[in-house]
Amino acid sequence: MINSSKPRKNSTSEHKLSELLPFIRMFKQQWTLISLGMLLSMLTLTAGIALLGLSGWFLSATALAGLTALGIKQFNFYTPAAGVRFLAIVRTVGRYGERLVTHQGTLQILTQIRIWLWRQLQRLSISQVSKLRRGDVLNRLLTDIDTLDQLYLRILAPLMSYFILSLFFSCVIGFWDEQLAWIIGLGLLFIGVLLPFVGYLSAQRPAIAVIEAKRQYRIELLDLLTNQLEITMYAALSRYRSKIELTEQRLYQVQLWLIQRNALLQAGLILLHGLILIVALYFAGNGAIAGSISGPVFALIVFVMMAMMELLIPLSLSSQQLSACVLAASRINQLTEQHAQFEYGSVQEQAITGNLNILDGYFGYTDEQVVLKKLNLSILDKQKVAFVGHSGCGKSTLLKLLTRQQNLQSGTILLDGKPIESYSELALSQSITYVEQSAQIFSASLKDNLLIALADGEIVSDKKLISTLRQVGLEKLLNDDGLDLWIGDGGRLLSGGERRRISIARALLRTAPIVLLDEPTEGLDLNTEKQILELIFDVWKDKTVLVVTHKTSVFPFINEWHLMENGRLLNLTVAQGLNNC
Ligand SMILES: Nc1ncnc2c1ncn2[C@@H]1O[C@H](COP(=O)(O)OP(=O)(O)OP(=O)(O)O)[C@@H](O)[C@H]1O
Repeated sequence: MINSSKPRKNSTSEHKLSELLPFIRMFKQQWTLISLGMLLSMLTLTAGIALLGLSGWFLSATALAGLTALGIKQFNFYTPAAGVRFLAIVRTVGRYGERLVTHQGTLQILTQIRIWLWRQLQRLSISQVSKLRRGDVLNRLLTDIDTLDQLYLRILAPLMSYFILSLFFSCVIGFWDEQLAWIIGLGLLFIGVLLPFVGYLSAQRPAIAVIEAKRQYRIELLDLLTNQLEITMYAALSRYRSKIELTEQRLYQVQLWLIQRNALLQAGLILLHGLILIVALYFAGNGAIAGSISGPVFALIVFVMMAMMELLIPLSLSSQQLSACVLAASRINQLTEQHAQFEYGSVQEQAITGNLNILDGYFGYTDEQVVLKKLNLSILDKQKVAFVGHSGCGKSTLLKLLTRQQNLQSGTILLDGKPIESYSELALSQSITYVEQSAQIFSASLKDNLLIALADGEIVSDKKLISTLRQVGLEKLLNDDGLDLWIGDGGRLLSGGERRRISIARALLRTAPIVLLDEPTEGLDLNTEKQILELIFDVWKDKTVLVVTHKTSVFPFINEWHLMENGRLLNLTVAQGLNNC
């Protein structure tokens, strides 16, 4: 019955390499920068390896030439020396260019992933998003996406460079000795295949533990910062601090675990590489004895083999990053694979009248917790309707259904005679104004906090904004910086009553034919409450107004009372309505 789409479980066993595919596909859009980066990276590495190889050859050749007087005269020192200088310059310039290009490409990919994830989040309903913890969304948008930058920079690019360069250098060696080229080529291929695999498996648990510990740390820290007042009031600061310290220790331990695994992997790698080097030395030595390889070429091959380590060390680190990337990708995929709980319709025009009907409405947050059962309601245009009932009976839920923050599980809601599902998101928002129980204040100027209520492209003069603020009794906020006053985080703090009046001022700026008010005068003193009620019911005399309330002060303005009880609505007389407030 309940249609919430559950995210898949976050178990380690479910994290597969295939999680990375959607992100690898995104690289296509930056293929120019990525290909250029790869080319530059290979050029730099080739220059580095060739530099060492040529230096080895040069030193040996010079030493051999020095053995005879004729040799020293005939030996050409200039070309190899110029080659060494040239390769050193290529290596430096190439590294600079590669960093510039690959980082530019990676940053663009990350931006692309963030925009894509943001769009995916927008598809989800408010209730789906509100199930995610704030710290968790932040983690996915920041840390997880940042982790994915390793995928190209530290995994795919070095791995591809390694295979291409191994092939290239094996071919170069094959020029002198085919058998040796096969041995070296196969040895390097073996390491190239084995290393990412072993690295991935060996680091899987610690890398995932590091990400989880970081995630936990961020969530706990954010909880501490945002709920500091309550935590201090209840003298729970030391408890919270020790909890965070424990998480910190855990983070330290798992980071150590990961580093130890990496050290082991690198030791194994150096050992394996050394073994291949010894085998290569043996065969190259045989070649030198047989005369197929000259002494300097022997030195060149040994130096090239040693320089291949330059490719392997970053690869060992990156192979361990693979698990972190897979986990980050799977956490992002968990979000993006969630089906939107519902779609909006195609009706683009806002409702003209404020007629509302609910037929046999049924809704529960879970199968066990049914809030509305067979609810029927018919409200005519321009009526002023109050909903009363004990706390938790479902009054706010009814307003959430009318604004499609939730969807009925069965039954129909008609707005202006059309099913509410048929309206587009914009048309629905232009048809209904909703003042929720807790007013949200953005970290922005007073003006921006009011303008949020307007549709895109709608314009309201500053004069109108100022007069609206005056109407709700907030003129004193205009004293210092006028409409530019910064409110919310880092700005002027507002009292509960002021926040509520800001949300009413926003609602007054709107033209929608229906207004939903959830406890609109909560936190206001009797005088202000009276003034606000007189104001809003005067301004909205031609609109349909639905008020959820516990207050008798709304009595003079209401012409229909409904009591919510056991998931149903009962029509009340005025006297009964007052008794139930
Ligand atoms: N997002 C949610 N998920 C699960 N249960 C919820 C959710 N929102 C509300 N509830 C539960 O649904 C029931 C109805 O809540 P609702 O907020 O509609 O009550 P209310 O009548 O407006 O209460 P009050 O007068 O205290 O504001 C409550 O038991 C509440 O705990």
